[in-house]
Amino acid sequence: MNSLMSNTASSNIFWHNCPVEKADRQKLLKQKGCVVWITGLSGSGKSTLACTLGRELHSRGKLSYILDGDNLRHGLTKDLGFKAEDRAENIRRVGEVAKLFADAGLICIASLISPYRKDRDACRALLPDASFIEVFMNISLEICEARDAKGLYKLARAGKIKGFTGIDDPYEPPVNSEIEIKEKDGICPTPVAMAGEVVSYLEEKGYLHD
Ligand SMILES: Nc1ncnc2c1ncn2[C@@H]1O[C@H](COP(=O)(O)OS(=O)(=O)O)[C@@H](OP(=O)(O)O)[C@H]1O
Ligand SMILES: Nc1ncnc2c1ncn2[C@@H]1O[C@H](COP(=O)(O)OP(=O)(O)O)[C@@H](O)[C@H]1O
Repeated sequence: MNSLMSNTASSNIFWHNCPVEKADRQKLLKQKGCVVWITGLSGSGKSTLACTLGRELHSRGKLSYILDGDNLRHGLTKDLGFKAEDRAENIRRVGEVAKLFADAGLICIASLISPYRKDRDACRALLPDASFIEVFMNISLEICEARDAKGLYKLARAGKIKGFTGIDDPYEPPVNSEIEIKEKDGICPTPVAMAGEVVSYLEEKGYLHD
């Protein structure tokens, strides 16, 4: 049955149901669709965790897909900059795409700074049950800045990039993340250890089985 949709900018649009549903796809893939949302400062290790986790899941025969903020800004979100409303629209769009991947039955790994709590919580609200798993990269600005893999902190400190997260733009840490990756005495867990923590969580919550 098709139903009339409301609450969008367009009117007279209908939702079409299809006979193959999420549960059928999950059975086929022998896993449960979910979103692993990795948030943290630039240089905190989001992409490193996303890639290591993706590889680990692949080696276990689990289908995942990475949505990386930096990469998506070359296409899906290339019209957006870094002011608060652009970041909000960036997170909204990626949240909607992540929701589709989860509905397809995949383990969708989203890796974006996503500095605003409200924007991340709006993505959480898009997902059913507890299938939005927030991973907070709680790595100090000092470590991120010392890494400065892309030289962006240096440019931000020199005033050549304005509104850089952590320097002259805010980052609101999660208050209730499902997973927190923390440094200990200035030492970060290895990429494999970080990915292991997420895999254990997914295993424990039943996402790696149908
Ligand atoms: N002003 C400013 N602030 C923060 N980051 C900046 C900025 N300008 C460019 N970059 C580069 O953009 C990457 C972050 O993109 P995101 O889409 O993840 O950002 S956000 O979630 O919309 O805040 C970020 O990548 P990561 O280092 O992987 O986080 C930077 O390479
Ligand atoms: N757990 C880690 N231990 C040591 N170095 C790391 C770790 N995670 C990331 N790095 C290094 O830090 C830099 C930034 O990592 P990256 O994954 O690109 O961060 P982000 O995506 O958050 O900007 C890279 O040079 C990466 O090799």
